[in-house]
Amino acid sequence: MTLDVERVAHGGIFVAHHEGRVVFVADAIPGERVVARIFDQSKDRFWRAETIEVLEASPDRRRHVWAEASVERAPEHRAGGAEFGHVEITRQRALKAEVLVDALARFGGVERDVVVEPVSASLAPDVDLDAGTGWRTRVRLHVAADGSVGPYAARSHTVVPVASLPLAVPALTALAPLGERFAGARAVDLIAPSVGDAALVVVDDERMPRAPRPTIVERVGDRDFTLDRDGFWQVHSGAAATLTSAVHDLIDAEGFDPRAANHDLYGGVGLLAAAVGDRFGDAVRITSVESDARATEHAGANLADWVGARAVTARVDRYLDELATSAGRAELTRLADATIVLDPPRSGAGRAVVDRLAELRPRQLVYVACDPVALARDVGLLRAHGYELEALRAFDLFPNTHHVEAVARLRAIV
Ligand SMILES: C[S@@+](CC[C@H](N)C(=O)[O-])C[C@H]1O[C@@H](n2cnc3c(N)ncnc32)[C@H](O)[C@@H]1O
Repeated sequence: MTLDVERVAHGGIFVAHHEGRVVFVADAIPGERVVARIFDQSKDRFWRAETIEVLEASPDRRRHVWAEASVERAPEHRAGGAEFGHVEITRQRALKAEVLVDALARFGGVERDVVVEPVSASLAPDVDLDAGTGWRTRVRLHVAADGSVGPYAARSHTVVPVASLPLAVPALTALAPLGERFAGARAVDLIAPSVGDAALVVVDDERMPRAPRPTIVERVGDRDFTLDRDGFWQVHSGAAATLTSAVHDLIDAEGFDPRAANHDLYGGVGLLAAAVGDRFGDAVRITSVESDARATEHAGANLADWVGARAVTARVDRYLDELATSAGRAELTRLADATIVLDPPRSGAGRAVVDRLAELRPRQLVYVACDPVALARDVGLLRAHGYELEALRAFDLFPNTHHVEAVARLRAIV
């Protein structure tokens, strides 16, 4: 069917209408007229479609940065993971800003403009800023039944053979075994830490114990972080430094008390706790809370510079429950004076964590979010508890994809 594409929606897709029904269409740009193929009619309220041909192109359409993901290919053979690669980079950022603004209004009840900022060239020297390529330090290639490797096609688990990985950093494009066969394996992981050589890891069966687990080092500014090679780390080569400086920038220094019960929730190996420590000095008291025991172990060592830093293995919801029931009066006061950084997974912190946090009433929250809707929902919940969204920045940590990272500061007002 022919569709007139109206606006961007959450998830890297675009809104059009057909005979009064919403159609979410991929690989388009608002303002375009496209021929699309419906691939999902299972819902009454909306259908899902993929662009087959562009009849009237947006001035912001460009040749896709990844030939194998281009609209010229049949949708089932288009590589996934670069769903904005056909859009000029400044328009990509504008689309991401629209999604964030819209989510904040609809789910957070907040009217606010936001600019999605590119990662500074000085923090990611290998990145081509216009193309948005050369930034991915982690790539997973999947293995097909015949042993060939590649990304999954968009919206499916079909492995697509590719000749290049333009989003990856040069060390990974050099290492990628794109024409090789890995019969019997599940996946091939490519990892390029900022210190030392890139690694290729054949993933056989994740249920098998993999001891001893190799570690790597990531450097941010002049600080080193040790972590498991397969542990969580920010994917864009400039992301860790960008988020460190955003946390420095967004914490309100006047409201920061180094002796309060400051926290880095969902702390990983301590990146953002270290950002707080570096900003406010040796005397900072901060606790990193992380559910993965190996990551916590590394966080403990990575934060050893600060005598007041601790790393705890716990689920954040349970940790806060325990704190709310066991903290004495002095500790509750230190919590009320605290700055709490939180960087939850894509699903966000959620109601249980937000309710507990609001009860403990820390003075300021710095919320790092990789999903605009989850952030907006949590902002809405926090506003209902008397927190105000005071400051917000957003960063293009995933160029050529629809993903965007936001950092928000909220303050307890009543
Ligand atoms: C987005 S990462 C952030 C890590 C860290 N801030 C960084 O930038 O490197 C989220 C982290 O939360 C952890 N996590 C996920 N669910 C959790 C939970 N319920 N409680 C505690 N940690 C959790 C994950 O293991 C992961 O390390």
